[in-house]
Amino acid sequence: MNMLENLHSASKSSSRSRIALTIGDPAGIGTEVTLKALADRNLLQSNSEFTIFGDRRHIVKTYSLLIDNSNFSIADPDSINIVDIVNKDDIVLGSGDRASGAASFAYLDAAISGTLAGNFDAIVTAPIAKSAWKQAGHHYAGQTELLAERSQVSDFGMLFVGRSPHTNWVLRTLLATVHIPLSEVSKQLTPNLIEQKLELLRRSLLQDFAIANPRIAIAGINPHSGEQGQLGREESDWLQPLIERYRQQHPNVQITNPIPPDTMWVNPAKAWNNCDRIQLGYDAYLAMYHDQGLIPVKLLAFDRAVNTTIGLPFVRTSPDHGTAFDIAGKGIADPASTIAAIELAIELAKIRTMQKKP
Ligand SMILES: NC(=O)C1=CN([C@@H]2O[C@H](COP(=O)(O)OP(=O)(O)OC[C@H]3O[C@@H](n4cnc5c(N)ncnc54)[C@H](O)[C@@H]3O)[C@@H](O)[C@H]2O)C=CC1
Ligand SMILES: NCC(=O)COP(=O)(O)O
Repeated sequence: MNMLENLHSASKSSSRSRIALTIGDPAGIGTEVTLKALADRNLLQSNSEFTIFGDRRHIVKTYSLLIDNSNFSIADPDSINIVDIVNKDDIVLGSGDRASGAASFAYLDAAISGTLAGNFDAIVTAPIAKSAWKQAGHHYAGQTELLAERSQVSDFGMLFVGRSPHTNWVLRTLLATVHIPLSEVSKQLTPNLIEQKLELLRRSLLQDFAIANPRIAIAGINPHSGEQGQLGREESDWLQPLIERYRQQHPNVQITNPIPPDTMWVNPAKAWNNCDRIQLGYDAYLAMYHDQGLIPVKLLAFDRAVNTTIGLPFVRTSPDHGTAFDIAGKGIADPASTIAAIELAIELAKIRTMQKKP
């Protein structure tokens, strides 16, 4: 066993992880999936300490609403630590607004303060609505940017991680650009940005996932990766030269040329679905923009992918879905992605704890 494998096997040891969970937008399904996840047998046996950040009255009300109205087990709020952050205004279930935006911002802000103070090893965030934050006067692209600002880091990234239930293969997708209009994407995709994301990804693969010699697939920007300049020049002007420089600097990393973005996902789909095709999958995929990466992730793994922020001084994970206002309060929200987010947070937190030990 090498040093990294040792670390990962040690991460399965019995040290207790302290996990902060925010309920996200209280008008959405965040409270529901959190209470359902905390009734999951494997999580209950994980020797972790869970603390929910949210409005206690709202959490108890959601529990009462769901207890007779859901096929899933629900954790009783009386049995969970809750940091009670009282909502200032009434919440209307099913539509994010100024009140729900102010509330979800306050929960996350408090969880970050507690984590930066050393009280928690990881934060698992339920989804928020960016539009509701905006209505409440908080101009962040999303939770990721608030987490980064409060942690005083400028290099951070949004990585989606999902383990296939068919083959056990793990799909990891980093987004180079995230919550910006499509018309801004080509302006923000610069050599500096891609170098920064590749470095973040390399470090995360090594430190968080024990992959010392990773294979990374990188998507092109234009259709057919530019078709030799005929459909766009970014690939030939700077992306391909950047990749060649990167190979010289990091001989231990195998990185592809820019793969035409439509076909990039054919092999990961085979690795996801077929045990005989796992070797076709790469350790990670760098997608150039939100939907280039998240359409395939959600097609393959909507019920189990996890959004994790890399580059923070602590672990942060989140389910891959949003607030699902359309089904709030109906008892039908699937907690699988939240369970996966909590499991990944525990695993990553244990690895960090082991790394800090002398
Ligand atoms: N991590 C986060 O904080 C995220 C937040 N969002 C926010 O969520 C809001 C709504 O976004 P949408 O694009 O509508 O995506 P969404 O994921 O909330 O909903 C898309 C569809 O999937 C269904 N769905 C989502 N989660 C489900 C679950 N756990 N179980 C069963 N069905 C589920 C919904 O009912 C809806 O039909 C937006 O304001 C967006 O900003 C979106 C994605 C991630
Ligand atoms: N589409 C992913 C997403 O919206 C995650 O946003 P956040 O975690 O930054 O709030």
